[in-house]
Amino acid sequence: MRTLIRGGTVVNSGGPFAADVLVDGETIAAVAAPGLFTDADTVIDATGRYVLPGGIDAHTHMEMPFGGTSSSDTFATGTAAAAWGGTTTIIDFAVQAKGASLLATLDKWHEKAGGHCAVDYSFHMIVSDVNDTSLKEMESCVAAGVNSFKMFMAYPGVFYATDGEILRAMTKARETGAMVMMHAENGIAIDQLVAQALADGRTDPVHHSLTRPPELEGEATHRAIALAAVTGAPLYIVHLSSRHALDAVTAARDSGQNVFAETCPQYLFLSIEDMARPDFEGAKFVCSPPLRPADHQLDLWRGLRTNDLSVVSTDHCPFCFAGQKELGRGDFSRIPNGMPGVEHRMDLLHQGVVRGEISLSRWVEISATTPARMFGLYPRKGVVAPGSDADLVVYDPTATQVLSAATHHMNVDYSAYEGMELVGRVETVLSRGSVVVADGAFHGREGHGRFLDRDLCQYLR
Ligand SMILES: NC(=O)NCCC(=O)O
Ligand SMILES: [Zn+2]
Ligand SMILES: [Zn+2]
Repeated sequence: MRTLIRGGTVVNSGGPFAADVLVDGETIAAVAAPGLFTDADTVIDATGRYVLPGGIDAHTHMEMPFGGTSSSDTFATGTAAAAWGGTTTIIDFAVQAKGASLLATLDKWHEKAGGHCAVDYSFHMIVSDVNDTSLKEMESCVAAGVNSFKMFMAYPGVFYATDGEILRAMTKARETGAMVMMHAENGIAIDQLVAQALADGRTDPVHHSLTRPPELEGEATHRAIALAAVTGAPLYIVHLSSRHALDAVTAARDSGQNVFAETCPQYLFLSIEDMARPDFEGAKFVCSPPLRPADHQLDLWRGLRTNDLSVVSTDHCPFCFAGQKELGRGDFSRIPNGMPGVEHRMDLLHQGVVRGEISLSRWVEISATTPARMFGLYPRKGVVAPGSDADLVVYDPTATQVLSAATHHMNVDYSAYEGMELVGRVETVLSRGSVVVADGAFHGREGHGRFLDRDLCQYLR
């Protein structure tokens, strides 16, 4: 089965160029001068459109147990929503419970996701119990293609790891070539601020942000970087939200340390003002790290331009307003942490192109190419090139759309971007050569997505 995508502008991280793309089966057979190929079973007209490598969202949480409930997208619904938004690979997190083995955890996540995903997927591992067994098991995880381990400096009593535990895990990561991903917030200090706020009767959602000040993200980021320097381990800071944390990452990178960071669309487009919305609506925006005053956004866009922020992932972790976010009425600390977003990452970042914050090629780089390289998927993913998987997005840069819960495909009863008008729209999506979205309809299949056994980070070779 040969598909020809004709007449478009291919956008890779190296820049845009006019080319036709020939797909044969699951892979890209050729990227050639316009008009060179005429023979194919199907032709997709991409005139006036971009042809992009499928997006890679390196940070999602489908059906994740958290805060006494579970995130509302399953692997089936969440990966279908990802496809709608031009994301053809997700990397989700297997979550080690205290006392559980890493390998049993990995098996459990394979059971949850296997046969259900509409697009390709892989896993990182959350290490919440550092002990001799789990440290040894990190080696087996790496051998099984799961070579990135998330740790938490936040959430004491749940996922939190002490500096000593982090040091031990980083040492193992350095030995195995694995990457430590860090949730960098000072959870011990935050818990005190939360207790004080609740004791004072400050219970509204906005206090979630006020009790997690950016200084405590900056401090934890700096500490994580120091631990990584001492152990020689590479470090990837997840969901970076503030200039305080960005300054620490920038200084480390300027000194030559292998420190990388991602931010998320919510930190680029939303702010603490949203958390202060009346009638408990602010609960919709509760995530950690929290939304910041809007002036941090300019620094984050700058970080994306300078490559101090290398990746944009969503941290998609949806909880319905009804019945889930509402668990925290009268006590913001009980609001499940997380926001929906897997469907809108490519479109939201395209607004950065429209506004002149980032270039067209940088858009592709931060949303597909760098995540592929960072997490050992390149050049299978993240580039429009012969031999790569035919994960392709035909993107109309001039169409407009309005985001809304009434029209999105994520399994959650609100949109964090309700009413936001966007320029640009995903038109057609191919996952390994199969059309999964076209003509405003979903043509994908639960179970089409395959598990991706990943190489080590390709920035460290
Ligand atoms: N970010 C968030 O609030 N929820 C998901 C879990 C995490 O990434 O820390
Ligand atoms: Zn986190
Ligand atoms: Zn997360």
